[in-house]
Amino acid sequence: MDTRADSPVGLVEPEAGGYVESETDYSSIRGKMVLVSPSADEYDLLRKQLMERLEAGNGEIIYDIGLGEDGRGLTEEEYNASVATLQSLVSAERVSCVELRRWHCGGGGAERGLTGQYLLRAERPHTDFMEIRVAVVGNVDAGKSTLLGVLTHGELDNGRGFARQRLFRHKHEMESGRTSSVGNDILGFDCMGNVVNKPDHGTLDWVKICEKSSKVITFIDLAGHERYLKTTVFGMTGHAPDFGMLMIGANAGIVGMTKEHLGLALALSVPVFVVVTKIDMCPPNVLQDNLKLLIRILKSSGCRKVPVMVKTKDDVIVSATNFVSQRLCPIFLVSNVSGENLELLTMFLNLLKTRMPSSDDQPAEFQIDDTYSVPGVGTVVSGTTLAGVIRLNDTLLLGPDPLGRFSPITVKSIHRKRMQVAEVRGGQTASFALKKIKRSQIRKGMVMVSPLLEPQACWQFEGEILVLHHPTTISSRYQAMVHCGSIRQTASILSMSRDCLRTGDKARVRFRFIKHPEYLKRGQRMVFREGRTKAVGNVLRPEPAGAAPRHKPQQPRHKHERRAPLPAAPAAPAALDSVTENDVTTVDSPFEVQTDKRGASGAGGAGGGRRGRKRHDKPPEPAALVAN
Ligand SMILES: Nc1nc2c(ncn2[C@@H]2O[C@H](COP(=O)(O)OP(=O)(O)OP(=O)(O)O)[C@@H](O)[C@H]2O)c(=O)[nH]1
Repeated sequence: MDTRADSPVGLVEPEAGGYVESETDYSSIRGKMVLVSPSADEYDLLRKQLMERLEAGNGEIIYDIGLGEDGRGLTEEEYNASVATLQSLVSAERVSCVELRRWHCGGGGAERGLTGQYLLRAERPHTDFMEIRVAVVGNVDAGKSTLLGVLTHGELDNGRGFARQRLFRHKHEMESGRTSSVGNDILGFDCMGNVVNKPDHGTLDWVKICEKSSKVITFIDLAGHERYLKTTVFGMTGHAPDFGMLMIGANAGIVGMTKEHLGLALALSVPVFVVVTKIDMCPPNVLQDNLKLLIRILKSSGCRKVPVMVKTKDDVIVSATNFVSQRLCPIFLVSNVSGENLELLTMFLNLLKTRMPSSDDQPAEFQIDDTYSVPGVGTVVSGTTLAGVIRLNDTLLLGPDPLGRFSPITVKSIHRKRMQVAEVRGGQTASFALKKIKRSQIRKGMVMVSPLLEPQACWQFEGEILVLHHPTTISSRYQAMVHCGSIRQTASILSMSRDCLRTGDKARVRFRFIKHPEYLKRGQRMVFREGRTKAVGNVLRPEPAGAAPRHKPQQPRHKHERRAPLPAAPAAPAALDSVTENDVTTVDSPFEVQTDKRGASGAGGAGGGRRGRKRHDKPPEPAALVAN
């Protein structure tokens, strides 16, 4: 029996916790044991409901069998009959059906009680696959590159950097053993959930992987060292990850950038799961102490997570099906050397689902996170399709250029994970070869959008921010880096709803970019940071180019010029002046704000935050998060 048939009439449940509207009335199969021996009408309804759920679930659902009318499960005979019906339903639809687990739910007496869960995955044409992006973060030496090497190449590590060698992209990375750039690695699963990565003499053929895959996990391997934090923040904002995988070395525990990375994922509302590596070499008492601290941090008021230790396949299924809720935080304990528990992590990855809603009917939007000049091809841009469908030979508007203009551009060819395709849709990353444009005319942070959107660039925008940490006080004219999608540009504060901001303060703030106008949208998440100063928030109101200054501000040539006052900023609108703290909608930040004694003592004063501080003189204090 399909327990999801309990969904309200006219609604279909694609996944735990969410319903989509349906025109069909499923009340006749609701709560009944129809899977055991359905009539012809019931069979048709079941098939229709299944297809609707699959469509709503992006081609994949977990199907429950056996809770029965009374929630007491099924006899073995009933259960087998139900599975046979399910298999007959899917076989006609090119959908694969894999048993995830079956168990006795108890309470049904000796002969009742069998229930089970099945993964149903629609087969896709070989040029199409579901795409999930996982940002891999964690302190240096946590084993990030090693784990990715082991997962994607299927060969264990030797504990001395063997597995990570294949992933390094630069000579200096090989020499230092440190990741410095944003790297991508892929792990493909076929429709039965088997890993399809088959390295050939140590190298992976991405096209072959994608052709064989129904689902491809793209790992965005981000640098662990503090020096590369800017790159890590860009990876988290610009590459639109569905999930964050926070890596922690079992013996080192929560050190260095761990809390910073966790806080970043939380600030950007990216659900996080934790992978503790090196359990093969960690004394049990050290592991226990580190886990205790981890759990305390996750449960703290700054995080408000529900940590779940994943030890069995059942734990994997429960955590994967409830993971979208963002509150759950599965924790895996693995070894890249012995391979312990890696099968649980792989199973979990196979069950992850994209968080981006399907948006085929919306105008196309693509954010550029990198540009290339490819010999024989020309200018190529890579990035993420945020909405709509982009097809070969489509003409989109590319911009904004330094003057805030958007120009028509034609898509010459499209690649997904190095595989040539004819179209890409919302939630998918891609590279486009573009006609008649030089690479120098394009920069990260630009977009390509449908002309229907009539895009406008803005020099200025209003946002609401929560200051997570600042050593003194922030006031007008303070400058820091705005990260928003793939935009990464210094902006200056024009005006605020309060005189000055300290750690923990929320405010409405008007910003102005210092170099060029950008394309922003209401509601986008943003991070505003400079050294140890961190603020998170949302874009409330982009101010389109009409509000731009008549003369484009010159980019300062020297650092001291950047700190000099900007040309007089336009006065804040009256409405903004009258906004009080209470008017500010809560910035839904999971951070626990750090209190800073210097700030509390009132040192610094207006705009004093940046002055007299070296940028990399001292590692920042670990964390915006403080354990309870
Ligand atoms: N014993 C043992 N060693 C491991 C394990 N995982 C990684 N290592 C070793 O730990 C060292 C650091 O691993 P990396 O993968 O380079 O760490 P990273 O987090 O990618 O570091 P950055 O790229 O600098 O951010 C390497 O020498 C690995 O061989 C593990 O599970 N067990």
